[in-house]
Amino acid sequence: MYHLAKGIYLYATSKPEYSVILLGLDNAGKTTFHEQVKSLFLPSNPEPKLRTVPTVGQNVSTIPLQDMYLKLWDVGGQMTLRSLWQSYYASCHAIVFIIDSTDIGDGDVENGDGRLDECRLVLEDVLQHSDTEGVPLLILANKQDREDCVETIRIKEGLVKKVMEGEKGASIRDSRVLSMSALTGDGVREAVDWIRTRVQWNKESRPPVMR
Ligand SMILES: Nc1nc2c(ncn2[C@@H]2O[C@H](COP(=O)(O)OP(=O)(O)OP(=O)(O)O)[C@@H](O)[C@H]2O)c(=O)[nH]1
Ligand SMILES: [Mg+2]
Repeated sequence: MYHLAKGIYLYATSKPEYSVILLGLDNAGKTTFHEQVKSLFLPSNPEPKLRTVPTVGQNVSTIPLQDMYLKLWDVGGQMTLRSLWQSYYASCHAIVFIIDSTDIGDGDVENGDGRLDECRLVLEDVLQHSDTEGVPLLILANKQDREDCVETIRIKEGLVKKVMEGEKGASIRDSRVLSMSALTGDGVREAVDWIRTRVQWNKESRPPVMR
């Protein structure tokens, strides 16, 4: 009887937890985005710490939403740290790939200025890994508050579409490109909304952990 009651209690009080990994080149804005999500969704609404330092290791937080927990993994994007990313792939439910829209030339892979080629290669590498197959992918065109940014539509057409439709973007997955300014917070709520719905849609393939 005790076990039954405990089971019912746990069922009634637990929520699914989905893991989300934040990827992208160093300086893209992953930690700034993470800070804004915490500020918006943690019950204590902490002030976002917008003076970030390059991440070495990881920042982790559990964000309580109405019907789920999102566990965010904010990892370092420096070249030497990227080999660590793959250890998160098998257990993540969504990937957020953040792009610095001011550091990718004109946004078209045909031209490959700035860090665009580096960004393309890194994104292709993520998509090609067998452990990321079918995982929903949200691409955030960040730093849209800056005058020198490339427009989101250009990033979508010139980079993302070409990667997804190229031979290295092969597997079928849910994906979306959204505009953001992690610094001002514009687009952060929309990003979380997208993740929330997509991890639920994909839960047969990648079931959540109950907490
Ligand atoms: N103007 C502007 N600056 C931003 C924005 N997002 C981040 N930054 C700035 O970009 C720099 C890098 O931001 P981080 O969030 O630390 O970048 P990161 O992706 O976590 O970098 P790593 O930890 O090294 O991988 C900081 O100076 C941020 O203030 C944005 O939306 N607009
Ligand atoms: Mg960081």
